[in-house]
Amino acid sequence: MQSLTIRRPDDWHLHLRDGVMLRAVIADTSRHFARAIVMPNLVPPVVTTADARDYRGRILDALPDGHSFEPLMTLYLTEETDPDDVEEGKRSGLITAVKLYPAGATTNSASGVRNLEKVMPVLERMAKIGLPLCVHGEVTAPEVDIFDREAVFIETVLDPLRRRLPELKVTMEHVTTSDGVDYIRASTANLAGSITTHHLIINRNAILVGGIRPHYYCLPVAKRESHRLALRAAATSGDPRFFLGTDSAPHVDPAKECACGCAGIYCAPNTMSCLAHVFEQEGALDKLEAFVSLNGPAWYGLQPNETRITLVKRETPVEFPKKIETGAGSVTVFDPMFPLFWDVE
Ligand SMILES: NC(=O)N[C@@H](CC(=O)O)C(=O)O
Ligand SMILES: [Zn+2]
Ligand SMILES: [Zn+2]
Repeated sequence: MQSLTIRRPDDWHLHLRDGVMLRAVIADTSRHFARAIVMPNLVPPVVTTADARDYRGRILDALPDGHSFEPLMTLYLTEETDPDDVEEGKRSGLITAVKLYPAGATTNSASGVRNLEKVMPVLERMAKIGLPLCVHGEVTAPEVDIFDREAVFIETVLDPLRRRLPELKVTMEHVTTSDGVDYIRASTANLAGSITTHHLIINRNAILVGGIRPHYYCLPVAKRESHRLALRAAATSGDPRFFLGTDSAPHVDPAKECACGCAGIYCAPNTMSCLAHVFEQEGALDKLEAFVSLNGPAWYGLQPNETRITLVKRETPVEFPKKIETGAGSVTVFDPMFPLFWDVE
């Protein structure tokens, strides 16, 4: 039997939600992952250091007995964010990054940034104190095609911002295009990117061919095949600027299976199995540890985990539940559309 032992992975982009949903989903991450950057797009969002401290407490309360897991907290950047509060969050060790959502770009982004000029004092402070900015890199202008939103964001928002403030560390989250991969590869400093599990597996056909499939709809939306291949090449290259951010984003089924379904794919339960499959297909199992366990901590200035996990390749497919039950309703688990043989021991 084939097996692979690697340092315990971390998830550098995760939605844990709150309340009954938090309690239902957290174990699917803490079972395999030691740490995760927790997204602040709750309703209302996690805006201040005090909000993040409270939310961290609720996450730790929800953790099953025997699981050790460290939530790395983020602040939701708004046009009212106070640079002093951000600095205090970083100094106290509570805050790992600040998250920029362009207003209207994705789920719960209504309180996001409309005018970047208004948040420049916060960004300047972050550059000074070495606190990374995580960005949902899509423009929202209605005239921009949804499949071009990432490329246009790079050209019209991200690149000008990085030229203006080159000392700011920026994580381009959930990169979905070859434009994003190329932009990161061309950078010389202070830029890295996370890649989700599902964007390595699906292209936009998964959402639209043979019927509309809401469980493959997320933002940024999956792109054409050439982009998926570029993401695979980046993830499996060992390049330290690319690491895993699952963007596991649970929504109850009725909120996705309707006339205006929410964006988000719940991939936490089978992420490690999916990734081992992808890396094996690419002949790059030896690069899996860099992608899931080494590159992320190096970028965020943390030590890699000391403990390890072992992946084993079974003779027969590993079964994952199709849905999980939560106190708020069922949540469909990401279906990679191929059998999974890799399992975490
Ligand atoms: N990725 C998604 O499609 N949805 C995320 C928000 C996000 O990460 O953009 C969510 O919170 O549901
Ligand atoms: Zn996002
Ligand atoms: Zn997300």
